[in-house]
Amino acid sequence: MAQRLNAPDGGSKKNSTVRVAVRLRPYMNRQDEKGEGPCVRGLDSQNLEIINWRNATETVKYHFDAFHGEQTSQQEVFLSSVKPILPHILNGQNASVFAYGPTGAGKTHTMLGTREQPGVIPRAVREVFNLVNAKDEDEGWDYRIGMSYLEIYNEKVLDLLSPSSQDLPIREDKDKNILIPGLTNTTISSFSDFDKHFVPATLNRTTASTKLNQRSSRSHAILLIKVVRTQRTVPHRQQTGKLYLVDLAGSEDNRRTGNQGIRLKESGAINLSLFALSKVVDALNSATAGRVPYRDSKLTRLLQDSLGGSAHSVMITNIAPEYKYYFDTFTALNFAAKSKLVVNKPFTRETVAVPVLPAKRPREEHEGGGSGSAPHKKKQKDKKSELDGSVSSAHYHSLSEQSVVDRLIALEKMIMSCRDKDEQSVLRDLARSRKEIQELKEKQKEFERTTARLSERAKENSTELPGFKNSAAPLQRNVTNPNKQRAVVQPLQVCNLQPPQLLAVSKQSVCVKEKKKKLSDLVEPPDGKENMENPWGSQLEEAVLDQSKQKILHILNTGSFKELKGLQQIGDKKAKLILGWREIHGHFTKLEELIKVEGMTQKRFSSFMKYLGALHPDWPAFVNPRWS
Ligand SMILES: Nc1ncnc2c1ncn2[C@@H]1O[C@H](COP(=O)(O)OP(=O)(O)OP(=O)(O)O)[C@@H](O)[C@H]1O
Repeated sequence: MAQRLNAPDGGSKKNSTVRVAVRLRPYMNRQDEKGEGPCVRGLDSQNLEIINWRNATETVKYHFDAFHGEQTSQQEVFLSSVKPILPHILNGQNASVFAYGPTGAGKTHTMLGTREQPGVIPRAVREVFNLVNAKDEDEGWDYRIGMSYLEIYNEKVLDLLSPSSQDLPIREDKDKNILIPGLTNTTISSFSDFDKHFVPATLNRTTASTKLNQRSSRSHAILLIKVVRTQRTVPHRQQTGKLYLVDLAGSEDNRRTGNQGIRLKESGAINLSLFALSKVVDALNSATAGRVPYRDSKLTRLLQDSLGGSAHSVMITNIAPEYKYYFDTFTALNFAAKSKLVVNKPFTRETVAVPVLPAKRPREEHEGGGSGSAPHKKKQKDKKSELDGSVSSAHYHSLSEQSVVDRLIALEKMIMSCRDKDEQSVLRDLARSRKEIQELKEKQKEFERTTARLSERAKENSTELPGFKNSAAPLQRNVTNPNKQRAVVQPLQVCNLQPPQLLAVSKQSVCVKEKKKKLSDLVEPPDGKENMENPWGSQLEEAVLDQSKQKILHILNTGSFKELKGLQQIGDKKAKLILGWREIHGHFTKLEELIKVEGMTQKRFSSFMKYLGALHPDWPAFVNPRWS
C-alpha cells in the first residue's frame, strides 16, 4: 500500500517553507495606453523595487528567493526555481509549483508557455521521465508514472481528462493523503505520451476574454504527476510521490476587469480561493499558527498534502510592469513577501529617498527636475495641476486616485494587523468598538430628548394642528406602518422654534403655507418621496442614520471575524467572505458595496440593512425606506 513518508528531517510543520520566486513580465506597449513606462524593475537576481505609492519619488524594495527579470527565459525559470525540487517525488515525497499573480501578468505563459517557449509544465514532466530513466536498475525499484488533470471552476472540481464528468469530491485517507475518487489517472510511458493526453485536455479548460486579458483563465488548472515506485523484492514496499503543477486563475479587481454576470461570479470564486490560499500560506509560515485552514476552499483542500508538512513548494509570483497593474502588483508582492517573511525572514522592506527608476514620466518633465521638494508639496502641486488641467501627470494621477489610495491604505493596515494582532489587541479593538457603540447610543438618546423637548414647546406654542402628532421617539420609525409615529412639523412651528439646523433657512421659510415646499426641498432626499411632511424629523434621522452607517461601515472595514459575526444577518460564511473581499479589494467605501461580496444577494442585503436598524440591540432601531 502506498504510504506517505516524512522528509529525512522529520517533516515537521516548522520545516515547511514555500520558496518564493517573482517573475516580471516584459513591458508591453499595448498595455500602457498612457505611455507611462514601467513602475517596477529588478535590481538583481533576488531583489526588485517598485514606485512607492505614498511618494512617487521613492521606491519600495523587496527581497525574494529568486527574481526573474523581463529577459529571463523559460529555461532559466525552470532551472533555478523548479528543477531542484523534482528529485523528491521519486522518493515518495510531495511537491507543488504554483503560479500566482494578477490576471494578465504571465502565469499561463510561465506554467504552460508555447511550442517555441515551453513553460514549467512540459519541462517538469520531461525532467521526471529523465530522472526515472536515469535510475539505476540495481536499486531494485520499479517506477510507474501517472497523470491526472483537473480544474477548479466556481468551487467545482472538474476532470479535464474526462470533461463530461461532474463535480468530484475531495477525500482524505487515514494516512492523510488527499484523494479524489473518480478522477482519471492515466499511466504515461513517455513525454510524448503525456503530450498526447495533455494538449487536448488543456483545451477543455475554462477561459474567457476579460478587459485585462483576451484569454483569461477562469479556473485553477491543476496537473498532478504521480510517481509510484514499488520494490521488486519482498516486502514489495510501495511509495507514492505527487507533483502538483498549478496554474492559478488571476486575482481580479472587478472595478478594472469590467466583469459582470457569470464573469463576476467566477471572479468571486477565484478571489475567495486565492484568499484561502493566502491564509494557508500564512498559517504554514507562521511559527505560532495552530490550525491551517485547508478546508476553507477546494484549492487548499486539494493541495493539503502537497503544501506544507514535508512537501516542497515553490510559488512563482507573476507581476506586470505597467502602471495600470500597479495596485495588483503591489498586492501580489505583499502576498508573496508575507509568505516568505516568517520562515527565513528574507523580506526586507525599506525605502530609498532617491527616484531611481529611469523611466521618464510626464510629471517630471513638467516639474523641471524639482525632485528635492517636499513630497506633500509635490502632491499638492499635482493636485492643483490636475484641477486646472495644466499637467497630464498620468501615472501619478493613477496612483493618487482616491479609491486606489484608500485601498492601499486598507491593504497596508490589513497586512500589519494580520502580522501583529495578538489576542490582547483583538480585545482592545473590541473594547473600543463597544465604547463607540455606547457613545452612539448616548447620542441617539440626546437627539430623542431634543426632539421631544421641541415637540413639547411646539405643542405649547400652537393651537392644535390636524397633522401634528408628537412622537416620543421620532428617530425610531415603525417599520410596518411608517406614518404612525412620524413627527410632522409644520413650517410655522419650525419658523417659531428655529432649531439650529434650520437657522440658515429660516428666512426663506417664512410662516406662510406656500413656502412649505421650499423648506421641504432643502431636506428632501433625491428621490423626493420622503420629507414632504417631515423635514425636521428626517433631518435628525439623517444625521443619526449617517452616523450609524459610518459605524457599520467601520466594522465592515476593520472588524475582526468575531465582530463581523456580531452583525445581524452575518454568519460564519458571510464574515469570512467579507474578510476575503476586504483583503482583495481594500475597504468598502459605502455600505451599498456589501452587495458585491460573493453570495450577498439583493434580498439578503436588504435584510441586512433592515435588521441592522430594526433588530440589532446595539443599533438604533430605524429603517431607512430608501435602503429596503
Ligand atoms: N515572460 C513573458 N514573455 C513574453 N510574453 C509574455 C510573458 N509573460 C506573459 N506574456 C504574454 O502576456 C499575455 C498575458 O499572459 P498570460 O495569459 O500568461 O497571463 P495570466 O497571468 O495567465 O492571465 P490570466 O490569469 O488572466 O489567465 C500573453 O499574451 C502572454 O503571451
